[in-house]
Amino acid sequence: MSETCTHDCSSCGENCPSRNQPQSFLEPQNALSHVKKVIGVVSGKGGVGKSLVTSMLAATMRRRDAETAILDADITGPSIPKCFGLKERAVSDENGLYPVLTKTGIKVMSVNLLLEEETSPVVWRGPVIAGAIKQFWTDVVWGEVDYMFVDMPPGTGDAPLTVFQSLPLSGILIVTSPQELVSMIVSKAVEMAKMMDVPVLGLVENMSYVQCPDCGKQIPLFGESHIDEVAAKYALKVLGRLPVDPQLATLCDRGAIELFDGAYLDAAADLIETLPAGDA
Ligand SMILES: Nc1ncnc2c1ncn2[C@@H]1O[C@H](COP(=O)(O)OP(=O)(O)OP(=O)(O)O)[C@@H](O)[C@H]1O
Repeated sequence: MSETCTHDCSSCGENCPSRNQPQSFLEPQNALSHVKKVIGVVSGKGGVGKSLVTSMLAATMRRRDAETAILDADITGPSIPKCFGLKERAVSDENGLYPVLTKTGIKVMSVNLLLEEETSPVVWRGPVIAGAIKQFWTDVVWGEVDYMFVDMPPGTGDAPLTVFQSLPLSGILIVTSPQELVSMIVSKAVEMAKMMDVPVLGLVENMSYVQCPDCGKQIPLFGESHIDEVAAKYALKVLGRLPVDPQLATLCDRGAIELFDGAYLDAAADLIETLPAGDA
């Protein structure tokens, strides 16, 4: 016998559809957007290079001629516009808010593209931050996008939860660095992704080593990496290792990250290409 949900869980029966079907919090995208794959880039804490990896991944997909976008969900610490040297403000019309294009044509939306002064702090409470993240998905006219990378807020709090619940993530990449408590950080991210039913695509280790400019030897600046053991423990792939490279920091500072040299993230890009397109 079918029953109508009264939304009073204390009185309704076992067969109530709300009890049988988990509630979806997915938000609809803008009517003028067609985003095929959404990849979250997460880290356990700030400063490990999550934004750098997000920017380099997007640049890698763009070099492969894909329509690429970055949704900067790190509302209180937005660094994406700076890495790409974006200075202009985003504009809007009756259809919604338009992303700003980088030099090679990556579409970017970030809170820093909306502030009058990019140095102004964003002092917002959790629900306002969550609202901004959702609006970057629902109100932005993304158009045709093959790959959208979401620079996730660090950790497992309210803001990353909003991304997991509201956006149709195809998978997440976990960025770590050797000086962190890698096992614990990966374990938390893996558990969170499992709870939210989102696949973990693999790990990227940033600041893995320094390469000697004379002999090419790789020196583990922060001690021996444990990324392979951790990856094996959670049956994950290591999809990239980035050196500490002053050139990368300089490119970020100059807003020219699209010019980076090297194929550090090709394995991650290859895997992302094989993901099925979502029904977003
Ligand atoms: N492999 C690297 N080599 C040189 N500089 C790096 C490297 N990785 C990151 N950096 C520099 O470290 C700083 C922090 O990086 P980034 O902003 O990507 O970190 P994050 O994890 O996104 O931090 P937050 O969450 O606080 O924004 C930046 O100035 C960046 O240029």
